[in-house]
Amino acid sequence: MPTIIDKLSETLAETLHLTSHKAEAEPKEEQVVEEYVEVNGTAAPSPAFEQSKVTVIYVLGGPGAGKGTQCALLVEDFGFCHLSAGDLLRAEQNREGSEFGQLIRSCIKEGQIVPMEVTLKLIENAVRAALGDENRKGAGWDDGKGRFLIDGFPRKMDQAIAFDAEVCLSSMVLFYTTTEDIMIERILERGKTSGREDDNMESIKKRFVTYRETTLPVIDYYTKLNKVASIDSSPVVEEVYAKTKGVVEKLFAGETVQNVTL
Ligand SMILES: Nc1ncnc2c1ncn2[C@@H]1O[C@H](COP(=O)(O)OP(=O)(O)OP(=O)(O)O)[C@@H](O)[C@H]1O
Ligand SMILES: O=c1ccn([C@@H]2O[C@H](COP(=O)(O)O)[C@@H](O)[C@H]2O)c(=O)[nH]1
Repeated sequence: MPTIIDKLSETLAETLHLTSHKAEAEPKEEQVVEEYVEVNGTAAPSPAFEQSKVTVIYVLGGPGAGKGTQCALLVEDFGFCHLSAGDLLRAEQNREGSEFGQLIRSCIKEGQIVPMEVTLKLIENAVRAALGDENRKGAGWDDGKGRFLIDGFPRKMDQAIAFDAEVCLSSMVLFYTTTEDIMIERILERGKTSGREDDNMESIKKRFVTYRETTLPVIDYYTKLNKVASIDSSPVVEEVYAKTKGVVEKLFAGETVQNVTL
């Protein structure tokens, strides 16, 4: 019997023009499979994209920590496709006819997490579109391969487990850390021109609560999986980027990913 989530996913598939296309099964990390079974009570499916072809790096950190800024630099050096979950949600919010527009707007303003089915499908669609884009060429994009920075996601455990199991097993997490005072200062400065409805003190406070209560457990989870590079993002952009670049170079050089604090 189909669950509510199945029905919602079906609706989403139509709404977001998603066609189901699952890749051949490939070995997945045992922990991911175990977590999936525990949460869903069903066997983990095959992910839509194989980790051997598609490199996924999650980019996490508090609001305004500097994730997007570092992603833009990584795109230039490594040819990543940068997918910001927040940007995808804002685009969906503004898409004419979207049935999720109101829900997304209110979640963003309140600093809440949009139900994961919505975000997961938006990201999966964007990954599929990038992989099918013939104009994307260069290192890491031949022969059905691709490399992605998923910025600001997963922010909640259900997203982490579902994305790793159903979409693509992530390779590592870039985790940017700094103080709340610095994050507030950066967001308020950005808010002068960003036009974002959540770049104000009231929303910031709510975003911090969600970050502490809901997103930090995701970092703990990936730390247990030994996949997290924690980088202090307090210094100037160039200094933060030098560390970031070093970590990503190691990943592409085939070095085993391990927790590291820089
Ligand atoms: N290392 C840095 N030093 C000073 N300012 C920075 C630094 N990194 C980013 N900024 C500035 O801080 C603001 C927030 O940065 P950015 O948008 O990259 O953060 P973010 O983590 O992606 O934020 P959010 O999660 O809210 O989308 C931007 O205006 C950016 O220019
Ligand atoms: O996976 C996600 C990512 C983001 N959101 C919502 O969007 C805002 C803004 O995100 P930024 O990364 O800061 O652009 C965030 O506060 C959430 O409300 C989400 O629901 N799920």
